Amino acid sequence: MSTEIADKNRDEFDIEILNTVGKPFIDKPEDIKMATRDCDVFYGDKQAIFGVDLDIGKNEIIAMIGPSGCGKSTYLRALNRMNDTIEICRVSGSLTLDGQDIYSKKQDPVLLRARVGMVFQKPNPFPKSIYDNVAYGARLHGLVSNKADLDDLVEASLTKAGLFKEVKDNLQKPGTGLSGGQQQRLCIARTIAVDPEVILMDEPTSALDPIATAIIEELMDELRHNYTIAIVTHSMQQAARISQRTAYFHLGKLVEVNATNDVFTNPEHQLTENYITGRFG
Ligand SMILES: Nc1ncnc2c1ncn2[C@@H]1O[C@H](COP(=O)(O)OP(=O)(O)OP(=O)(O)O)[C@@H](O)[C@H]1O
Repeated sequence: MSTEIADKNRDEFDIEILNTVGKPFIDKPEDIKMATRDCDVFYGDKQAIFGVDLDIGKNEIIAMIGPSGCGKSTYLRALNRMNDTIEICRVSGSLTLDGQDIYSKKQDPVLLRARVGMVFQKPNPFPKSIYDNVAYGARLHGLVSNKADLDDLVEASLTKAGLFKEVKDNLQKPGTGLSGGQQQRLCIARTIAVDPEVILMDEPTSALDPIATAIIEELMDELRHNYTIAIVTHSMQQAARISQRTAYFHLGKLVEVNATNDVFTNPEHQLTENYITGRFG
């Protein structure tokens, strides 16, 4: 980013008073899966997310884009309390799943993460067999009572993740022996196996080659019919290909939320336009 453009943006937009433009809210309450209101996230004294108001719809893929460090991952992790694992991190505001407060004292974070699963940037299979990777969550949560049901669940999850055909004869081999793209699909199968309602994806294809990326993108399009997906991506092309809505973040603020096509062809906020036209970020 040139200093000239940085200064221009600073003059034009007082980030302190920036209000979200576009359509962060969903009209029909019954179409809302998750919602945040006035969501702030702090790391110690440093505020990383400022007052984010956003609805995430059922069966939609919403993409979160923005320059490095703008808080996309921090916001995503707030949605399944992954930030709880960071000691200095504090989340405030209202964050709900099906209208229920996910930060309520009554909410068990482990059970929440089964309902709101997460796929990370780097595929992270456990050092276990392919079978045991997928079976892990089901065993942990006692989802099946016998081996035959577990076998069925493992097969169904691998099938939904588009991996079963490739691994069906090697289920006892280590998950870590698969290719990067296969490992990421294994992680998706592991997430699906506990029957989540929402899948959070934090740059799930950034470590993959274009072919593996295309396979995961196709898979996401299929998964959308059964799950709600929120994805952080650095690739604007990817956001444009796979998502129905796009949220643009800048310096911890949610600047714009609109239908993906509108964000990329007719952005409402100048900051969004600057980003998508490559003027900064
Ligand atoms: N564990 C942490 N401890 C302290 N500060 C953190 C931590 N994680 C993130 N931050 C800070 O919070 C801000 C937002 O970071 P975050 O990783 O959410 O941004 P991002 O938009 O996802 O960035 P990137 O695109 O580079 O992954 C940054 O200033 C970052 O330095």
